[in-house]
Amino acid sequence: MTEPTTTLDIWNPGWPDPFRPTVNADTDDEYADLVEALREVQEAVTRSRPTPEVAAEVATALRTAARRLRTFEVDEDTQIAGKRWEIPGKGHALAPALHIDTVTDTTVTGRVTVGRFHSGRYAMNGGVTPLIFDEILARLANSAGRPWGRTAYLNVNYRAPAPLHTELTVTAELLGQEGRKRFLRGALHHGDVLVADAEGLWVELKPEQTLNISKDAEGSDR
Ligand SMILES: CCCCCCCCCCCCCC(=O)SCCNC(=O)CCNC(=O)[C@H](O)C(C)(C)COP(=O)(O)OP(=O)(O)OC[C@H]1O[C@@H](n2cnc3c(N)ncnc32)[C@H](O)[C@@H]1OP(=O)(O)O
Repeated sequence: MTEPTTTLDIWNPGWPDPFRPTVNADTDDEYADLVEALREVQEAVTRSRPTPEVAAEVATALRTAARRLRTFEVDEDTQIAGKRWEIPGKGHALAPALHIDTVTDTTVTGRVTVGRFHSGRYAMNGGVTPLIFDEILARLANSAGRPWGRTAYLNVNYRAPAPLHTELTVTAELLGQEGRKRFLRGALHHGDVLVADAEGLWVELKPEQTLNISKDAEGSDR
């Protein structure tokens, strides 16, 4: 049976601004703690070489936790993960937790630290860098009352290995807008060393490009 299609109104002014008023929010609740615990598990699994017995024991414990949470499963519009703008990492454990420090209408600065879970080999994995840039640049592109736009391209230059367990600074800047096109640039620094930079294009969605989520569309919900 075909499930009804949910249409998210991209122009809904009730959606939260992806930055304000959440800079440096001191959020410490149970859900945020759950995601933090998940990050700890990701790091611990990556760093360990357990015996088969311990691996099996931990796998059982993790599956028990997953079963417990499945009792509370909701659809993607209703889930919390990825929507907690005010906490580093937005309540999602995929990307490194990005701490936002300053925001203007056209610039953002922040900090990020990665561990071995996000390591390539003794340095940040090359796939993780675009995750960081996409988060900060997309949030800036879609903030300050600008209607929602999607990433059209994101070009990343890797200038130096990004060290692990070390605070890196991230900056983002809206360079300009031409019609529906917003051009942004980002940089990742370790101290004075430029580790990576990126430039990207976000294209403002047309009214007919409202995000249609067909719940039974292939791959849409799993
Ligand atoms: C509570 C909080 C809720 C949070 C939920 C968040 C949901 C948020 C949901 C929303 C956020 C979701 C965020 C994500 O999903 S981001 C996920 C990754 N991105 C995508 O999935 C985007 C996929 N692509 C598209 O949807 C379309 O291609 C877009 C919309 C980007 C443009 O297709 P559209 O048909 O509209 O545009 P157009 O063809 O008329 O072109 C317009 C202009 O742009 C220029 N151009 C286009 N592409 C490129 C390119 N690659 N290089 C250079 N230029 C390019 C083009 O030449 C033209 O320029 P000009 O000729 O006018 O000068």
